[in-house]
Formats: sequence, C-alpha cells, structure tokens
Amino acid sequence: MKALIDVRPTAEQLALFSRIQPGVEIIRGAAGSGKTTTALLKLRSAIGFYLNRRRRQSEPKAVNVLVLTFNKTLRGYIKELASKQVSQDDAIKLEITTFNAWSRRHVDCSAILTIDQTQTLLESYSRNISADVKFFADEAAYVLGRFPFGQLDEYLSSRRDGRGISPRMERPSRVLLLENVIKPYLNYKKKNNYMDWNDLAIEMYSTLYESYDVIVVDETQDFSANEIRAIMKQSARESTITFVLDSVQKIYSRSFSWAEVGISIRPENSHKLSINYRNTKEIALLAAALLQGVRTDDDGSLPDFSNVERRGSLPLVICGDYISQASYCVEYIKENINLETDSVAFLHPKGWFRDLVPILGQSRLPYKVIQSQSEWPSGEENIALTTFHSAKGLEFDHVFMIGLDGSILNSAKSEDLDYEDTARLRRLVAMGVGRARESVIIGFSKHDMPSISSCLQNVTVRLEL
Ligand SMILES: Nc1ncnc2c1ncn2[C@@H]1O[C@H](COP(=O)(O)OP(=O)(O)OP(=O)(O)O)[C@@H](O)[C@H]1O
Repeated sequence: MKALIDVRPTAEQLALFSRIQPGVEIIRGAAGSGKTTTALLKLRSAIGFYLNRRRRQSEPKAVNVLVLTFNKTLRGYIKELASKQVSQDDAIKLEITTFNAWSRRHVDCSAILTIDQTQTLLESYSRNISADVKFFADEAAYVLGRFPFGQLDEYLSSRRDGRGISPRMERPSRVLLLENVIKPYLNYKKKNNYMDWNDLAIEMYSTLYESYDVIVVDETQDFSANEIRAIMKQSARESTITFVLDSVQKIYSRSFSWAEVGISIRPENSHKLSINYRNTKEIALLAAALLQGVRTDDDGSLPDFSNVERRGSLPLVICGDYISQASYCVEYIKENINLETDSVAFLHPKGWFRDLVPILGQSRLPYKVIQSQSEWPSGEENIALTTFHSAKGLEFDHVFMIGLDGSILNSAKSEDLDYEDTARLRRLVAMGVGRARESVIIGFSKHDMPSISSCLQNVTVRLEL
C-alpha cells in the first residue's frame, strides 16, 4: 500500500533539521503541514550528528534511536517512511514502536488493562458520584496520567489547565473523584493483579532501562504526562528529543501541559509549520468548517485553507441506506480512481465493514483491513479499511467515511452532547477528513443525520441516493 511520497523540504522545514543540537524540540502545525515528514528528515540529520560524534569516541557505542507512535497502525506507516530515511548500519540501533509495546518490552506484566477497559471501569465508579459519568471518568484518566506515583493527593490543590469550562472541578468534587473513583479503581487493579497503561508509564519513569541519543515522538497530543516523563527518563544526557503534535487532532481525553512534565517552551525550541501540503483547498475548507468554534491552545493549529494552493472537487455528502452508500463509493472508485497509483481509505468510527466487504469483493477490488496492524501492508492493495482512531497520522488520496449515522457517531443524543463531547466528535471527523489528498465522501442515513451535518452546508455537495 502506498505511503508518503518523497519531498523537497521547504525553508521552514529545513530550518528545523539543518542544525542539530541536543535538547528538546517541539514541532507543531495543522494536519498535513509536514510535521511527520520534517521529524523524519530531522531523524536522519540527528542520526548523522551522533554518528559523527561516535567516530571521535575511543570506545564507540551504537547510536541509540527511538521513534514512538501512539497506535500500531501509525507505527507500521512510520516504519515504512523511516526505512527510506535511515540506512541499515550496525552503528545505528533503531527502534520504531508504540509506547505500549516499548514499555512492555521492559516491564514485566502478565495482565494489562487496555485504555478502553480502564475507561469502562472509571465510568462505572463515576456513576456513584455524578450523572455526568463521562466527564468524571475522563477527569480520573487525566489525573492518573498526570501525577507521578504516590503524588495523587497533589491533585487536590494543583492548577488544572486544558479542560472544558463545565462542570468546574472545585476541591469538594476533586475529593469525591479521588475517594470514590480513583482509589477504588486502584484497589480493583491491585486486588486483581492488573497493570494499566499508566502503570507502564510510571514503571518506565522510575527505572532506567535505556539511554537513547535520538528520540522522535509522533502524535504527542495523545500521550499523558507520565508517558512523556517516562520517555524523558530514558534519554541520554546529551540527547535530541523531538515531539510532534497538533492538539486540534487530539482524540483521547487525557492530556498534559509542558510545564507539568518539566519542559520549558521557548521560541528557539518550538516551531509551527504553516503550510498545508496535503489537502486541496476544498478539503481544508471542510475540515475548517467542522472545527469552527472548537477551542484550541498553543499546541493546536486550526486548518488554514488560505495558503492551500491545490484545487479539487467539493467533498460529497451522500444520503441513503448503507448498502447504497457503499455501492456508490465502489462505482466511484471504478470510474474515477486509478488504484495502481492512488490510495483509498474507508474510515468508520467503530471499524464496522461487514456490509462493505462483500460489495468490494463482488467488484474484485482488493482491500486490506489495517487497524491494529503493526506492519504497513506490503501488497498491491491500495484500499484500506480502518477505524477513525487508527487513521490518525496516516494519509490517503481518497477518504470515504460512510455509515456516519447520528446513532453510530454519537454516544448520546445530539441534544445531550456537551461542549467537550461535541468538540471531540468534530475533531475526530475533521481529523478523518484531513487524511485526504484529493477527495472526500461522507455518507449517512437520511433518517439518522449526525450532529455534524450542520457543518457540512456550503462546503460540500449533497446527493440523495
Ligand atoms: N516540502 C514539502 N513539499 C511538498 N509536499 C510536502 C512537503 N512536506 C510535506 N509534504 C507532504 O505533505 C503531506 C503531509 O505531510 P505529513 O504527513 O508529514 O504532515 P503532518 O503535519 O504530520 O500531518 P498530520 O498531522 O495530519 O498527520 C504529505 O503528503 C507530505 O509528503
């Protein structure tokens, strides 16, 4: 399957890797602004810098390099790209992995709770204290990810940045959360001998396992504070660490601030890429419409369509039953897309493709399900089927998001969604839209319109099937 193309770096990108210096650097920018591309170009320069240094050492050690991604699918994609940047060399020890796989290589654990299992447990404990179960469960996940081991009580008096406005977490609510959600969850884990993602991070933060010279972390916006601390702990004294992020594309509720993890942001070590190279103007306009009114911070960049030069067709919204949507897309592929050169992704919020697969099969269109796959497909198939979450950081020529019915997209009725739910949903769909280079099709049932449908007017063409 096709991955990213080779590019000639622009001046703003070149500036980020032409002179390598040890220390932390942050690369920010909107979707498609070349953050991953630039970070991988920097990876090559940084490895060159440490190889040079190695030549001057009397007992040279291999240059130890770590590239971390958030999910397995992105790991496969980045590995494919990095293989073009980094040559095979015994003097380079290169590890490209997810945080989870990386920490499990070092930490001895038999039973581990996934993020989703943790969320379900936190939601069940939150039911005892509030009707706003999701808000409290999200806050608990944030607290667990933010504070180092044994310091959870600091939450009661610490400043809380980066959360929505309602409901505010005053001290009495924090005590409730700590006593009735977080501590019972910790006890449950202990009693059943479980570890969770945060225990892995804490373990990696407390023990020195590695000493990396070069570290690149992609999609950093979805890492927790403890995970960032763990990564910093495993860096050599004079290492080069690059964090790549765009908080507008954040899809999980956990988050961190640079101050919380002890990293100071200065103009010399933080950069924002400004030009969107991936999307056409029409696709960038749709992404921007979805994100209108969504609050952002310094680490986030709303899509800027003003500096996008490439023009294309208006994104298409198709309304009808799922089989009609799927059949329409398949006919569209057959008539308009050259699968020898172009890639296509079908994205679904829950990864449901049961009804699509036979339609692709009847048309003899080869496809690959790529969610949770840690290797990028090496075959000729240029149609990928995957969840929204697994599509983060990837790129395709054509993106089809069908079956986006309101009941599938929203966990609650539209009128019950609060600001955070709505913003998360809009960020998720905009992130999916932003994967596309050439065309986008969105599809949902006429009888179950998603809450995002109001954002689609004027920036899409609508077709009733
Ligand atoms: N200097 C450049 N000239 C032309 N194309 C470029 C340049 N830099 C990056 N690109 C292209 O822009 C697209 C987006 O790049 P990349 O995936 O690195 O962006 P990103 O900022 O990491 O995106 P996202 O946050 O959405 O994952 C890719 O197709 C890449 O090849």
